[in-house]
Amino acid sequence: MEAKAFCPAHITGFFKAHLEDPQRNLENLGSMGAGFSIKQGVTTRVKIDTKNDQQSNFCIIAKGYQSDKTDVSEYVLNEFLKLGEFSDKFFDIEHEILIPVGYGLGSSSAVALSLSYALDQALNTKLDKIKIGQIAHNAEVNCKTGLGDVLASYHGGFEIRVKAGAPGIGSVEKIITDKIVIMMICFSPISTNKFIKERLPQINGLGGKMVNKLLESKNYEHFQDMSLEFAKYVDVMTPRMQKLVDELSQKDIKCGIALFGETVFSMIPKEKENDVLEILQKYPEGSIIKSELDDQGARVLFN
Ligand SMILES: Nc1ncnc2c1ncn2[C@@H]1O[C@H](COP(=O)(O)OP(=O)(O)OP(=O)(O)O)[C@@H](O)[C@H]1O
Ligand SMILES: CC(C)(CO)[C@@H](O)C(=O)[O-]
Repeated sequence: MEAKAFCPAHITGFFKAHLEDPQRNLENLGSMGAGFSIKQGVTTRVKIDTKNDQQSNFCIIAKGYQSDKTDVSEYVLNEFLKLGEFSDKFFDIEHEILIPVGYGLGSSSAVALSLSYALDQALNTKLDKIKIGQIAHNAEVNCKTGLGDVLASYHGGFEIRVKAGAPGIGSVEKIITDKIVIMMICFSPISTNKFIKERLPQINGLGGKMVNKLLESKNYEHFQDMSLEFAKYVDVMTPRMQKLVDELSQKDIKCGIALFGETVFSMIPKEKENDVLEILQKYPEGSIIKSELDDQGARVLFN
């Protein structure tokens, strides 16, 4: 039994955290906000064999970018193990992570959601898509690696998260854009886990207002302006990011900040791609990623 699934990386430009729920249901927690899913992401392959004399019943490896922990994947696997009698099975899990980990590209949610889809397929558990999404969302929220990324990458595209929560509870409105290119530069990681644990309570005013403003304009340039304002408000803007933002703005190029990473992104019409690239290339210490929107969202791959 073998299966493969893909989940796009997701970038949040601003958000409002929802961490209170009287019933303490993880599905009801999450965030409102806005962001977009891109073509690159995580592909997860699951192979299920009979367990022999291995000590553990699973192994998790990453190809491509590496991560320091595997707690998100383990949470997802454990939820599936509760669904049946699988004690004689060995789970061989391989994440192919083609986006850097910890830079605000939602790698942890892409790991969780691609694994959830792949396990459902490989085990033939035939869960509702919403349930598959909820398992991944709960893993993220429980491990404090994200709040709204699973909901967003479940739907794909350029989205406004108008209601917080897991798929089935939270909801998104997609913004239709002309064909755009997304250029990004990743300088250094910021731990979302640390941010959620230590800083979140101080920052909860602006994100909700921005959601309402974006619902009116539905404009990606406006989105980027608000993302910059939000990054300053939550105090993640480094001098290096500010310098780049200023340089882009001198050339009339809009950009935003990926939360949470020292990562600047620019959503632009194709004609401006080379102008942006020229500026980004002045920063050889950063990794440049070129992408486009992924409109489909997470999915099983059948090849
Ligand atoms: N199987 C896994 N693969 C990758 N990361 C994992 C995995 N399981 C847990 N993680 C945790 O997720 C962390 C990365 O999450 P973090 O939220 O900091 O960055 P991100 O998901 O890339 O971006 P974002 O800031 O958008 O959430 C890793 O440092 C690691 O601790
Ligand atoms: C908290 C967060 C910014 C981390 O990527 C994201 O999960 C979100 O928008 O909720």
